[in-house]
Amino acid sequence: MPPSTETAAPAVPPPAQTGLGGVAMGRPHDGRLLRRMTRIVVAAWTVAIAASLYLNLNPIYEHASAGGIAGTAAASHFTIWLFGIAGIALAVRHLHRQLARREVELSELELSAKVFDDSLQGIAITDVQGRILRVNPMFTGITGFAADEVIGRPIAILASESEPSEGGNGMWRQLRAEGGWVGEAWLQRKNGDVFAVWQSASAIDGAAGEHLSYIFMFQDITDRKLFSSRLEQLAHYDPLTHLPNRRLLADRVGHAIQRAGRNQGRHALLFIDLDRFKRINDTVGHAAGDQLLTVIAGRLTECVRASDTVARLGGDEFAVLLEDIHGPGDAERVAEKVLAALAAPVLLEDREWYVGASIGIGLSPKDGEDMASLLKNADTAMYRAKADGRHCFRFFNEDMAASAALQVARETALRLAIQNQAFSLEYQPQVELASGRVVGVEALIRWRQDGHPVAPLEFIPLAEETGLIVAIGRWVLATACQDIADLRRAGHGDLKLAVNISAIELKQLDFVEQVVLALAETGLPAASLELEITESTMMEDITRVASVLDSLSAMGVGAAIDDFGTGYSSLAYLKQLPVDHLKIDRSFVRDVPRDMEDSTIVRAVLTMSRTFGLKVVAEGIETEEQMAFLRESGCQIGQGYLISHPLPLAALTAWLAARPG
Ligand SMILES: Nc1nc2c(ncn2[C@@H]2O[C@H](COP(=O)(O)O[C@H]3[C@@H](O)[C@H](n4cnc5c(=O)[nH]c(N)nc54)O[C@@H]3COP(=O)(O)O)[C@@H](O)[C@H]2O)c(=O)[nH]1
Repeated sequence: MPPSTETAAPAVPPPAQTGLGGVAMGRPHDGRLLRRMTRIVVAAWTVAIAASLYLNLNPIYEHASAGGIAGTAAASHFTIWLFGIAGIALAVRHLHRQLARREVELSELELSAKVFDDSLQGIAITDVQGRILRVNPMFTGITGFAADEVIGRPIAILASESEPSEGGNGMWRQLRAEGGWVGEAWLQRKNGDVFAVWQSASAIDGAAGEHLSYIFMFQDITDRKLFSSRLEQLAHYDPLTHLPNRRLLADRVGHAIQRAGRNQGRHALLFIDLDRFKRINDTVGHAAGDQLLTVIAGRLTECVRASDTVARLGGDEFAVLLEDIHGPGDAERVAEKVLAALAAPVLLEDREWYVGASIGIGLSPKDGEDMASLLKNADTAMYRAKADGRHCFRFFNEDMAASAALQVARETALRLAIQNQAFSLEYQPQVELASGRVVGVEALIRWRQDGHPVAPLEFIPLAEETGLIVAIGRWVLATACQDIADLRRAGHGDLKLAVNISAIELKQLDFVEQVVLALAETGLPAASLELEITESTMMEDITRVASVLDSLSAMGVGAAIDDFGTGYSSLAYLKQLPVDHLKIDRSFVRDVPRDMEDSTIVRAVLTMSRTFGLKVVAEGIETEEQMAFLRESGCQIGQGYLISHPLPLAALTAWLAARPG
């Protein structure tokens, strides 16, 4: 819209010639045309009568008549009359054509006026100084200004004070130089509301090409603009934290790398994964989890410069793009700042929660020259940070890439192993220390990859990470229940079975159902099955674990706390769970009775367990000394290489058969 500094100028004729607005409608030319036709008819007859009189009075006529040429004179007389009438006919025809042309012109004027009045666009006609001459009804509809409130005032009264327009003085320059301008502008309504328009301005030219006036036509596009900005927001920003999303981050990384190529610049991408977020989410619920993510987003933003990008990749994963850094030291400083910011507690539901984060750092161009490779490498480094104890940061290096590649190959092999049923089970006997009687066996999975055994401690964590543990666990449970049910039927009627269960398996909604199914299909009595759950799994979500174990306990299925002593949890806390056995971790058994401290711990655990009515299983017994110490200290059950290594089913059958009693 025009600036309000336009000065007065000579009056310009109103644009009636354009046929736009304000043109007096009706038939202004009809009377004039009739008068003109009458004048022509009167003139033609006057000429004819005058000619006739002239011929009758003329001496040539008389001479011709006397000379016998009266017939010729009469013919001339007739010819003159004929011409008079023909002249009149021609005049009438000409006037008729004129009338028809006028008719067409008038229809066009009417049409233009109708278009002006009914247009869905606001239209204002101004003089060359920008003073409003006419406006249409839609102008009033959009701006709120009635015609008499704006006529004679500069069109700049519509210009928005708060929103800069694309046009302004530039629009006037172009309009005057080229006779037209099209673009977006922000205008202001009479009530002060600012709105966006798509506007065209064009000049109306006089005969010599000079500008007589200008027409401004505009359309309110505020809703469309709001809609597209909402779409833009949805496409590029995370709806919860309002941080840029993965897509926008990719754009920014792309641009940064492009610029870096030209300027030899360096950038860093920090991949941030919150530690323990899931536990908080599961404990206090998703609404509180969302609140926590919003707090974290705010803290991350405070750790970086305005020119850097903090993005949420999804879930509890964030990324920070640091542009134009001087070297790895800059990234290190930001990572330390982030760790410090995230170490502070977050207050949720009147309780303080600690999250922490694991950070992987990728440097561009060294670790990737596009978003995909830079993010992948930062992600790999983040996993190393997690593996190294969490709440720390690691820079990506090529060794990590090699071990990540190995991990991928392992994962593929693990999937194939499930498909090809390449796992087997071994059973390690558990005996009553006082009597030496075999009370049960623990099922332990085995996997040979290309003929080489892979230790469970190597592939079980990978199976847990990838979720493959669910399928593997189902196979273990079904196979072990079948094997032990068969052994019981073959004469070892008292034999019990212990099966290791991962946290991921316990979280499956149909876990209880799967246990019931395995028992039903194999005929193993519920009371013969015991699930070994590690102390850390129990602590991870004690409410959920309690609910699952309660359901199973109601059917008679037992539970044991595995690796006890490694999770620093209180036995009193764990006793809230329906647990029957406690397995002292073999790291405590290894050095008894020589190590005083371990011996004291083992004795204390045994005393406490008695108080809570729990039976204790000591694992990893390798020597007679250890066995004697445990027996004397009151440990009821033992398991270890001294008694037997884990055995395949056939070997176990033979071992059981060879055992006295
Ligand atoms: N979710 C599942 N986890 C499983 C399953 N099978 C095994 N596992 C987990 O892997 C851990 C390691 O198992 P493994 O390598 O088989 O080791 C077991 C025994 O071989 C070993 N053991 C037994 N006696 C001794 C001993 O005297 N000395 C010694 N150095 N090691 C010994 O201990 C492991 C059994 O430990 P635990 O389960 O704590 O009783 C294993 O710990 C499971 O967590 C599976 O099917 N599902």
